[in-house]
Amino acid sequence: MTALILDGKKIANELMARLHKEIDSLIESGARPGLAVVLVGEDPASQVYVRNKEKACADLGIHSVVHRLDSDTSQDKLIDLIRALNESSEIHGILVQKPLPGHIDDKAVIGAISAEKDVDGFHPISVGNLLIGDEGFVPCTPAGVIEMMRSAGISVDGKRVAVIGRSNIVGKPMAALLIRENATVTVCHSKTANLQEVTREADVIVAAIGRPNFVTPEYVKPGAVVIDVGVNRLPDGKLAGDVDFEAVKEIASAITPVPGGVGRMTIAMLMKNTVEAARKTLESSR
Ligand SMILES: Nc1nc2c(c(=O)[nH]1)N[C@@H](CN(C=O)c1ccc(C(=O)N[C@@H](CCC(=O)O)C(=O)O)cc1)CN2
Ligand SMILES: [Mg+2]
Repeated sequence: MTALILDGKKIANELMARLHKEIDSLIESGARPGLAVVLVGEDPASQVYVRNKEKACADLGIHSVVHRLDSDTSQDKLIDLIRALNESSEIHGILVQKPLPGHIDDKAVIGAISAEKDVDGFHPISVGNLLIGDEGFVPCTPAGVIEMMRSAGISVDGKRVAVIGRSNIVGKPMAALLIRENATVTVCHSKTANLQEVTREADVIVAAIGRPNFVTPEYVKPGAVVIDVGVNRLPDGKLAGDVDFEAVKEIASAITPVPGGVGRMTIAMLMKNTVEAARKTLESSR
C-alpha cells in the first residue's frame, strides 16, 4: 500500500480562498478584520512565521500590525502593550509569538489577552471552553489537523486515535478536539510504557513529539492514517517531521508530509479565527 498524501498547501489555499470572500463582505459591512502580532526577540524561525502571518493578512485584506520588541523587553512593558491592544477597536485578534524569552512568564502574558481576542486559543478561558465543548477559539495547529482530515473525507467518529505528545499548544487541545469528533483518544508521552503497543492499536496517529523521524513503521498499524505535526530543523538546515515519511507512507492509508502538511494549515486557521473574532464584534454591535 502507498498512502494518500494529504496536501496541506492545497487545503490551506482552498480555505484562504473561502476566507477571502468572507472578508470582502465583512469589509463591505464596515468591519475589516484586524490582527495584532507581538514578537519578542530575534528567534529566526519566529521571524519567518511572523512575516508569513503578515503576508497572509495582506493577501486576504486583513488589517495587520506587528509589534517587534527587543529580547530584553520587560514583562510589564509587554503586558502594557497587550492591554492597549485589548482596547483597540481596529484589532479583533491578538497573538504573542512563541517561544517567549526565558525571563517572561508565558502564563501572565497570555492571561492578559482579552479572551474575545485570543485568536491563538491559548488563554485559559479558551482552553476551558474547548474542554467543556463551548464555543471559543481553538489553537490553530490542532484545528488545522481537524480541517485537513475533514477536507480529505477522513472521519475519526468511533475510531481509536493515538496522540503522541502532551503540549498545551498541540497534544492537549488535539485530544479535546478529537473527543469532540467522537474519537476514542489515547494521549501518549515520554513516560508512556510500551508506546509501540499503544500506537499500533490506533486507526489514526497524530505525532507531536518534536523528535525527528521518531515514528517508524513499527509504531503503525497497516492502513492507519498518520498525521505529522513535527517541525524539526536538522543540523544540515533541512526540515524533518516526527514521522519517518518515506518508510511509513508504504504502510499507512494516508499521511501528511513535512513540509507541506499540517504546518501549512496553522496560519490559515489563524486567519479563520481572526475573521471569526471580527464577525463576533460586528454581531455584538448590532
Ligand atoms: N503564538 C504562536 N506561537 C507559535 C505557534 C502558534 O500557533 N502561535 N505555532 C508554532 C509556529 N508557527 C506559527 O506560529 C508555525 C509553525 C510552522 C508553520 C509552517 O508553515 N510549517 C511549514 C514549514 C515551515 C518551514 O519551512 O519552517 C510546514 O510544515 O510545511 C507555520 C507556522 C510555534 N509558535
Ligand atoms: Mg500553532
